[in-house]
Amino acid sequence: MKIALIPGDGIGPEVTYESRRVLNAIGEKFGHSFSFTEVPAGGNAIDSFGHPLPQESLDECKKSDAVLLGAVGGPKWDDLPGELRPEQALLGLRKGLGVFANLRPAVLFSQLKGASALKEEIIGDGIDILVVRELTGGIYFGPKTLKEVPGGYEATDTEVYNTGEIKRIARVAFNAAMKRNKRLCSVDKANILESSRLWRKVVIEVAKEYPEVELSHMYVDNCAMQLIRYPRQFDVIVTSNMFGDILSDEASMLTGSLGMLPSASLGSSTLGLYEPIHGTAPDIAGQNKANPLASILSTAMMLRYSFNLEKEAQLIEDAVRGVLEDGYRTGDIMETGKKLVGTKEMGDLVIAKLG
Ligand SMILES: NC(=O)c1ccc[n+]([C@@H]2O[C@H](COP(=O)([O-])OP(=O)(O)OC[C@H]3O[C@@H](n4cnc5c(N)ncnc54)[C@H](O)[C@@H]3O)[C@@H](O)[C@H]2O)c1
Ligand SMILES: CC(C)[C@H](C(=O)O)[C@@H](O)C(=O)O
Ligand SMILES: [Mg+2]
Repeated sequence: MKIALIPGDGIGPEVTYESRRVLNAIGEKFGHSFSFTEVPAGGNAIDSFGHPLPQESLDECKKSDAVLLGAVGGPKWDDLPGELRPEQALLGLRKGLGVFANLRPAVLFSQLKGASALKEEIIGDGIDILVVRELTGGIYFGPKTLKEVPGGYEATDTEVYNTGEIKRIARVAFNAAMKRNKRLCSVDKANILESSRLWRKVVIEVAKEYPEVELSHMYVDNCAMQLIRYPRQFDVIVTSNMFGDILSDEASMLTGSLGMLPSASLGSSTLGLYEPIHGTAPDIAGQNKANPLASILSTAMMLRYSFNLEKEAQLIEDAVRGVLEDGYRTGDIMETGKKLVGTKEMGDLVIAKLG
């Protein structure tokens, strides 16, 4: 199995290093051979090649069975023009690989109840929400303008969705709901946005194919509030690119930390892009402080969705649970009485738990 590895910038290389070790350990244990090709993308690619996503990098990813990405970006490249920023690498990859469905599971490990931003009585017996974020459309990819006007400049970004794009992401979400608790909440801003009104109409249409799924609709501002007030009401959330970006960062804090949330970006083939939802964390980069669990849990998603290795995926998730059960924590999920470890040590502990 051929994996394109994009370490990226900031803490990206630190967390993907641990993930690669975890995959190698799984490979050894089960007799799978994972080969890794390091691919430059992001700020480091700008420095070396003058472009955030050199064509060769995209080609190498397309030739692979899966892509594992750390994170890209950082203050060093913040003043570059939009199309040359490191983040463009991500957009280029997502679009180039056609991975339109981004699964972001916000699952609270019971061992981390105390690290959640919510009170115990709100958490109840746990949080398990799947955010299905549309990833290759919407305002991220719609036409943009920047022009001089009297008194300064005027800039626009455009939210664009068509029926086909909404249908295919809705189906991913309904199918996911069918395998879970059969409840789907579609989040939009249909009281204001024309694109959201189309979104809602199409989702209602697709719902006819899934009579067993209970469909609800919620405005995004209310959803941001409901995630904190009563998160257990949610099973699967489906939403646009921009709303999904924001709501998933919010949902991560219910699980203890942004450093805990993995993601899988899928399209119509088994080639997927796997990455933590967090960024390059410039404030802690290079200090062995980053939580590698979001990246490690992304490898479990890779095994599940691209390689159909469910047992191996579960072993990784169980190993993470086991390490948390033993009381080990990186700084972002640290609580009194627990044992503080760094990125590398956390990687070692997970590998040891794999047995
Ligand atoms: N997928 C990606 O590549 C991606 C995602 C988000 C942001 N970014 C980029 O990352 C840069 C920094 O962005 P930001 O600061 O807004 O978001 P960020 O996610 O990098 O960090 C936000 C906060 O969360 C903390 N954090 C994030 N991941 C952590 C981890 N694994 N362990 C412990 N703490 C962690 C950081 O220390 C920081 O305090 C920007 O250039 C941004 O564009 C990239
Ligand atoms: C860095 C940025 C392009 C990216 C996004 O907005 O999709 C990030 O925030 C994410 O959540 O993966
Ligand atoms: Mg984000």
